[in-house]
Amino acid sequence: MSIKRALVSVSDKTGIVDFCRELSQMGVEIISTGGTSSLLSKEGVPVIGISDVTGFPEIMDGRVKTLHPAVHSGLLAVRDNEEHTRQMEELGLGYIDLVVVNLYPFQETIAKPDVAYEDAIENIDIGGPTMLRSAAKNHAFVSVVVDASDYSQVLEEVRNDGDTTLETRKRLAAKVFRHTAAYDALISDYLSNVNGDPLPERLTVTYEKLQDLRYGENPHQQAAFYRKPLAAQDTLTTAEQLHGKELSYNNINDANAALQIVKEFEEPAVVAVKHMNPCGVGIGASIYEAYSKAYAADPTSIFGGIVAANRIIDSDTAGKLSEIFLEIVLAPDFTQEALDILTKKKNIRLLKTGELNAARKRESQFVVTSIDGGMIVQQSDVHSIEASELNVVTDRAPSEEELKQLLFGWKVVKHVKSNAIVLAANDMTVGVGAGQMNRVGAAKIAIEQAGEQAKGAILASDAFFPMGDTLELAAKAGITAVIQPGGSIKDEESIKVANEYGIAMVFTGVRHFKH
Ligand SMILES: NC(=O)c1ncn([C@@H]2O[C@H](COP(=O)(O)O)[C@@H](O)[C@H]2O)c1NC=O
Repeated sequence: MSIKRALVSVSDKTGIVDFCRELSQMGVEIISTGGTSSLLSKEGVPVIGISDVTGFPEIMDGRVKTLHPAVHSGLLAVRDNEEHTRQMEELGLGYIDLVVVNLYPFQETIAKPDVAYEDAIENIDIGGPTMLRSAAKNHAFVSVVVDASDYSQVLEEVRNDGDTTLETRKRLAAKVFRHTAAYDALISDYLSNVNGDPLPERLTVTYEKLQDLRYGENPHQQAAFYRKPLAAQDTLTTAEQLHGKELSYNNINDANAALQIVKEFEEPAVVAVKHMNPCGVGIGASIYEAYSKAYAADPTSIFGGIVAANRIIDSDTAGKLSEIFLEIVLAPDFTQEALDILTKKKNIRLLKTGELNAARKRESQFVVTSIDGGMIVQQSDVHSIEASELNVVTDRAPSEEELKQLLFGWKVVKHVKSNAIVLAANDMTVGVGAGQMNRVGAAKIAIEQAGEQAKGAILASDAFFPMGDTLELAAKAGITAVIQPGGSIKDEESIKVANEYGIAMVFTGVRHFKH
């Protein structure tokens, strides 16, 4: 077989003129629709209008142009089926051997901040996917191209053999069904959200591959990195790597965790993460001060860690960052001097996120956790609390300084694996107890890590105290103020201990479990 007739109808016209010109020079007849056909004619590529094939005008603003038996029989006819060929002849229909179609830009349309519903609907392509599907189904005979990056391979094969190979057609067909499935997933997601039904009876999600990863959490696990089609601009999926080796699976997980925490803060803040938990968080008047605190919080654990900052890294901060081994530094940007300092280190990875939007933290999105045989979906935990929403439950109310530290600790503990306890003082964490099976165990770890710094520190707990023992331990370590959700049947036990020791305790009424 050889390709004799092609149908070309593309919204994204990148590369289409050169592709069609070469096909035409090889003797392929080009049929095309409105805008595509105008462009090809203008560029001097011989083209037959679709209406000449269908005998029907393009109508309804292009809603109906290729949706015609003359097109679909030409695409779907099984070439070695006598009945099909007889019908083609009887009805005077012609075969179409190659389809080149890319669809109305639905994704680009709904990505616009104030997209009108009507505009979104108008950008749902109907004729395009229909041709793609017909051609892809009949890949035994028909070639189908949905992606401009495949033009060169198709040209090469046609140049060599007059047709693509079956292997290529199979690959192109599979790509088409992935493409149309993703296209429809995006439409259904958009409409479900517009209808206020973000968790419908059938969830169709689509992701595009950013890169293959060398391996997963461990070297024997295969892995890849995917992005949502409409990912926000200040996420790891949109960050630009300025220096260093390729990111690993664990790097991506940790860097994502660091980014989520640092986005909690409006003021200059730095977060150091190890194995998904913050080991040091600091805020300050400058990013240098914030990093100095995040470092001092736990100089042992930060080694080999992931550091995220919410301000541009300057040369002073870069100098201090370069004193130890760090896997990754993420920041909105780096000054040239900072880059000169940090890029001297071969093993550090530098990621530029662009401006971090602290306000975005309030926009909840759905997050997915895989379980064996399925997945669970929930809104992301974007809750944040104001001082006025806190309920003072002890005789003593927190001082202004304690209140500041309590709110700081609460922002951090939200991101620590449960059971989580965070101790904070002077705008930095001084102890983090993460992922323990009992709350008092988490408190013990945090207090032990803080050492002398526990005296005068505040304590934040991601969930209520089931009994008074944690408060007892905190009081003995010199903690002066506590923030926790409240709601235990034994709250009174904790309040009593707090009052005995003059501790100020506030309830948030909100829990921040994280698993
Ligand atoms: N309705 C139809 O019959 C139809 N046939 C092709 N299209 C789309 O029209 C676009 C190309 O249009 P033009 O060649 O006029 O620029 C392509 O994205 C193609 O997928 C159609 N439009 C949408 O449904």
